[in-house]
This record gives sequence, C-alpha cells and structure tokens, in this order.
Amino acid sequence: MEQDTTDSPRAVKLSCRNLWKVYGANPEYYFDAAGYQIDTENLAKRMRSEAHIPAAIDVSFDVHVGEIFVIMGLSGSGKSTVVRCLSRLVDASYGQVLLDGENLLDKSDKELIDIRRHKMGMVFQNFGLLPHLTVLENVAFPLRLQGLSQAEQRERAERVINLVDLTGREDAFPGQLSGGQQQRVGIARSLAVEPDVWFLDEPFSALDPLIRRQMQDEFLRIQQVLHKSIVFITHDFLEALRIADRMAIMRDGKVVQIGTPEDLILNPVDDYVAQFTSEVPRIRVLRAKACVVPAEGDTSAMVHVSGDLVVEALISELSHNPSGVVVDGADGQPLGVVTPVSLIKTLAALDAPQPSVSA
Ligand SMILES: Nc1ncnc2c1ncn2[C@@H]1O[C@H](COP(=O)(O)OP(=O)(O)OP(=O)(O)O)[C@@H](O)[C@H]1O
Repeated sequence: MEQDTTDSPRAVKLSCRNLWKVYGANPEYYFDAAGYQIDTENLAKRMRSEAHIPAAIDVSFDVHVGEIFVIMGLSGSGKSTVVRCLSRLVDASYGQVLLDGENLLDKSDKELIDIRRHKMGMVFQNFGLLPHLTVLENVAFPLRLQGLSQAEQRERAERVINLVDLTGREDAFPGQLSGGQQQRVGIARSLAVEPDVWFLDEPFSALDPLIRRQMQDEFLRIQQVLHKSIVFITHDFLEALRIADRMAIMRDGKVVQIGTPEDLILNPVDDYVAQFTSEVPRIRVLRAKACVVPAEGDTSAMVHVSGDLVVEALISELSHNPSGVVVDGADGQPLGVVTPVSLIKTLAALDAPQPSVSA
C-alpha cells in the first residue's frame, strides 16, 4: 500500500491519480467507466494470469511547484512507464494525469502536441541528439517546431547553451563532444522550450561517476535558477539523496512509499525500501532533532545547535563539547540534548542489519 509520509502544503503542479498502464491484447477489458470492481492486488494478479502486464498499478502522487520528485525502483518496477504516461508518450490504461488541474488523458492529440512542445521538457539516458545537427541546431530544434523566428531560436538557444556552460561549442557536432557534454546539450535542448514540467529518465547513468557528480551539481545549479517542477528517475539512492525534495519508491508496478530521502531512510515501510537506503551513510542524512534525549541536570552552559543540523556536523560540535549540546527546534525552543553516548546509541539502533531484498 502506498504511503506518503510527508505533509507538504505546497501548490501541486502535476498529479498522478490511480494510474494504471497495462500492456497486452485487451487492457480496456479490465476497466469500465466506474473503474474496476475488485481490489488492486487481485486485479493485477488476474491480469498477469491472462497474459497482460500491469506495468503501473494504481499509482498516485503529486509533484509540487518547483519540486524535484525522484522515482526509484529496481529494473522493471515501472518507473519509465509512469513517466511516459505522465508525458503521454504512452497512453495510460486508467486513471488521471492532472497538469495544473487539467486531465491530460482527456486531451486530443493536437492539444497534446501543443502541451508537449510548450510545457514539457524531457531528457533521456541516451541523450537522443541528432548527429547531423550542430549543438546550436540541436538545441534550437524544438524551437523550430514551435515556429519561432530564426532570430528568436538563436537567442533562446544561445541563452540555454550558456546556462549549461557550453558557450563556444555551438558549432560542434554531437560526435565531437564527450558524454557529459552531450548530455548538457540534451539538457539545454529540453530547457529551450522553457517547460513547466521537466522529465528526466536516468539522465546521468551513462556517465562515469566523476562526470555524473559534476552533472548533478550542474543540474542543481540550473534548478536553483529556474525552479522547475521535476520528475527524475534514477537507480542510485545517493543521487536521489543529493537532488530529491521527495521521492517515490516503486516495486512491481506499485508505489510502496513516498517521502523525503530522510523519511525513507529513517522510517522505511518495508525491507525493500530499507534495502535501497542501506548504502547511505546515516550521518549525512540524520538530523540532530531526530537524536535528542531529555536533558538531565543543568544545561545553561551548553552550546545550542539547530535541530536541522546533520549528524556529520553534529559530531564535529560534540568533539568540541563532549558533555553534549542542546538541540533547538525551528521555533528556537530546546527539543532536548545530544551527548556522544546518546548519539552512538541512536546510530547503533539505526544500523541494525537489514534483511536483503529478492526481486
Ligand atoms: N511496450 C511494452 N510492452 C510490453 N511490456 C512492456 C512494454 N514496456 C514496458 N513493459 C514492461 O513493463 C514493466 C515495467 O517496465 P519499465 O520500463 O517501466 O520499468 P523500469 O522500472 O523503468 O525499468 P528500467 O529501470 O530497467 O528502465 C516491465 O515488466 C516491462 O517489461
């Protein structure tokens, strides 16, 4: 059962409601105007037994304005299917995809082309550049489809090429660029249309680790400037941890948990989620407020730290203040204290061994 462990009041940009994508000869058979009559689990089971593949099963989540929403899951869990349904590159079998409150599944092909050209940006793992066009021409390509004048195409393309730090390479062909540079062109091209929502399907996974990290930094820098509403697929929890505001974990077509990376690490709903987060150093995620114990005795001489301080930095504070620190909440009121011993106990409890996932 999907669980959203966050409670964010931010405005919703894109909403996915009870979305199903079923591959097979006759997916419509399972749904009527009133929806479906049997429970989700049994319906998916029945589809599988009747030579259909339920690739997305009753998927629901919201992407807030300006948010980076990450989807993770093992191979075949349905991540790409969901994102393709959101952009209607494939048609969902059932459910709703609301962009600014309007259901994309009700739109005509013509309306959709327009929405995709003006409101959506997409970046894929294999870059998808046109080899016979230069960097400038590749980036300007969607603007040509929009019917912008040559001058406007050039002005906008140059602006986004500058944004991804490729100024000076406008006349190069994709084959003359490194993988990282090619993906920068892909990013620039998807941003040229000034999209409202931005879909990125494992955009950095073909890059080697060092370049990948640089591209993540670049991506975060661009997002700080542009504040797009983003759906980002990755296999890599450390990547998710760096970039996600919130994330969904998928398994066998279903969303099993939605939350901040910190929520997922600290409160995984099951072993599958716990397994994804097991490689993450807890001290980079855990915050002081999650480690407090009640104060005993006089704390007036103790240093105060913010409840949002990550434990990595808290350890450094404790090395200078071995009797402990007072941890304050967002309102400035003390939540409790952390001592070296209480912190070791908290971390030891979190690092208890997790059972492995087989899927
Ligand atoms: N065109 C298709 N026809 C039939 N089955 C499909 C089709 N596309 C995807 N599937 C199936 O749907 C399921 C979900 O696939 P999907 O590509 O969405 O997974 P994924 O989580 O994105 O995987 P990966 O991480 O390997 O890209 C898989 O079982 C896949 O075989």
